[in-house]
Amino acid sequence: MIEVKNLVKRYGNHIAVDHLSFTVEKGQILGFLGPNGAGKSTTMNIITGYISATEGTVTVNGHDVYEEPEEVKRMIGYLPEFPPLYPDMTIREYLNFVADIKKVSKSEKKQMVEEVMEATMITPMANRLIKHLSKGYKQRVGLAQAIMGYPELIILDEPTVGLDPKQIIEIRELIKNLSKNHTVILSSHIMQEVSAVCDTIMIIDKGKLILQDKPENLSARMGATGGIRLSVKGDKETIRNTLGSIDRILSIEELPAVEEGVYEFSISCNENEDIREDVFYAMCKSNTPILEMKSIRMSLEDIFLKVTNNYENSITSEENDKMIESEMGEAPDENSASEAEQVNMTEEEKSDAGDL
Ligand SMILES: Nc1ncnc2c1ncn2[C@@H]1O[C@H](COP(=O)(O)OP(=O)(O)OP(=O)(O)O)[C@@H](O)[C@H]1O
Repeated sequence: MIEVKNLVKRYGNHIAVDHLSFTVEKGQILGFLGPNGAGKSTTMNIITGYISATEGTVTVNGHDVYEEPEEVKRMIGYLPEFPPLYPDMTIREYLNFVADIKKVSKSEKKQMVEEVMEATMITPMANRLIKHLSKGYKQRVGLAQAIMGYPELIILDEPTVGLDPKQIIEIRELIKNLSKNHTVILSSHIMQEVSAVCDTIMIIDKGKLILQDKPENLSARMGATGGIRLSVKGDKETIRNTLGSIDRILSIEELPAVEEGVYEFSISCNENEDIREDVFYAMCKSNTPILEMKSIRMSLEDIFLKVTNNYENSITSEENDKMIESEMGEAPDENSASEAEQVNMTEEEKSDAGDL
């Protein structure tokens, strides 16, 4: 559906997108993950035709973004990081306006506005002024304008930034539902977010593609951490001595015991080394049965930090000077007050709010 080839965006000497190539298949939810300044918004802005690339091509369903911009824009619904909302319009007025801009036919418009509001769960607030909505509801209106006209491809730039945890869960559910009928690309710098929502994750850093895979494969692809967790029955000293005799073990940490006579250990070895069989046979020999043993795998968060740090370590100091400070994790916005806390409502709005 989307093919991005050798995309480059330069701002003066600074390279924001660095020879990026990837494809997105129809019906996929692709998570575009990277620290602040990685080049996510720039790439999305290029795909949507909002800004031009310095080099490279982007095609959507075979149509080139630059050669056939109208055709491509018709296929894309875009929720930018800061959705362009009109605060003095009600939700219904605004969505009617968006439908007109997107050239939704008169015969379809009324029903589509209602459907889109249903899909984003904003129908009860339809007659409320946008300026009186909480951040979470504004984001839903942004999502509603993106899906208006039912474009094949929906692009969402940091769709949950500034939302409280409840709103985040709701927006994620909405996004998952979108994939039933749309291809979705969403950007985030939160690993948990993309792994919860997306079926493919693409990690970029300093404008370069670092890794692309399914969330469940990423962990396996990066290998185990080189550690196992072990639960063994027997004499503690015997177990410790036996573990100590295994060559490839680097460290042994005793964990709090959960059962009388059963001891838990966290054992580390070199990355990508599998010591499970060595441990198994050693424990058999010492007559201290293993009750449980499992590899400690990297979390997606660990993988993200690992791949972006590795890349960071490989760049030159000159490039490093140009680096943007990475800031992982973002606190919810204070602005995310509940609807009940909204003030200055019109009578009609108050009645709408009461329906919730
Ligand atoms: N108009 C511009 N002029 C100069 N530099 C820019 C411009 N827009 C973006 N950049 C730079 O390009 C790089 C990529 O920015 P971009 O906004 O695409 O990153 P991002 O991954 O979306 O980050 P964030 O998560 O903070 O939104 C950054 O170093 C940024 O400072």
